[in-house]
Amino acid sequence: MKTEKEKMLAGEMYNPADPVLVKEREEARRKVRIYNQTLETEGEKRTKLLKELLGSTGETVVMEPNIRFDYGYNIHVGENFFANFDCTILDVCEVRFGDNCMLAPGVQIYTATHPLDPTERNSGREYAKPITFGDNVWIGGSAIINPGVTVGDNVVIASGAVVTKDVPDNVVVGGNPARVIKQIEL
Ligand SMILES: CC(=O)SCCNC(=O)CCNC(=O)[C@H](O)C(C)(C)COP(=O)(O)OP(=O)(O)OC[C@H]1O[C@@H](n2cnc3c(N)ncnc32)[C@H](O)[C@@H]1OP(=O)(O)O
Repeated sequence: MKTEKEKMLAGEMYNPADPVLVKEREEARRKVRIYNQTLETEGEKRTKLLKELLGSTGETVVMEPNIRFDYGYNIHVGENFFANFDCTILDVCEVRFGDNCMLAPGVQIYTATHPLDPTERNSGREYAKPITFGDNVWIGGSAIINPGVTVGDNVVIASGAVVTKDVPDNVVVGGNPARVIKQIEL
């Protein structure tokens, strides 16, 4: 029989009150708190802590505090990753970034979701859907990326966008719900 963690990672309904998962979220919060208390002069310490927290990184990974994650280990970032202040990643399922991705302040990436049916939702069980970004993606300030979205290469997500559907390569998307604003000619 699958554990609650295995169900969670597979995108199936699972119980977030499972003791293993509660402990892992506590551990992530502890590490995130320590990270958020680092000084602006402690670049090396920040890199070391991020490499411990995240599932995988390239050599260069910079995130301005404050950061917020659920587990951390479900986040995989490619080479040359930068996130500006106050980004939140609810990594109940995997969140993958390619190389050269950049997040503006206040970006929110949510793999987590809940049943629409209130009886099911009130049971406390929930589920999540993975989110994937290609290479060379720039996400503008306060954009929200919804569960299950796949974003292509060379994409710009405008500030304040709510991305509810997959985004193809080489486009700027914006608005709520996000739509293609323009093509990027390469
Ligand atoms: C690490 C860091 O990133 S820190 C920096 C933080 N900065 C930001 O987050 C800024 C993000 N920038 C944006 O959102 C910009 O608007 C961009 C990059 C998406 C687009 O810029 P441009 O290519 O110059 O687009 P331009 O201003 O010509 O607008 C094109 C169309 O998109 C619309 N548009 C532009 N921005 C947005 C937006 N955020 N949401 C919705 N629509 C938008 C414009 O109104 C315009 O519409 P129209 O053709 O009907 O007139």
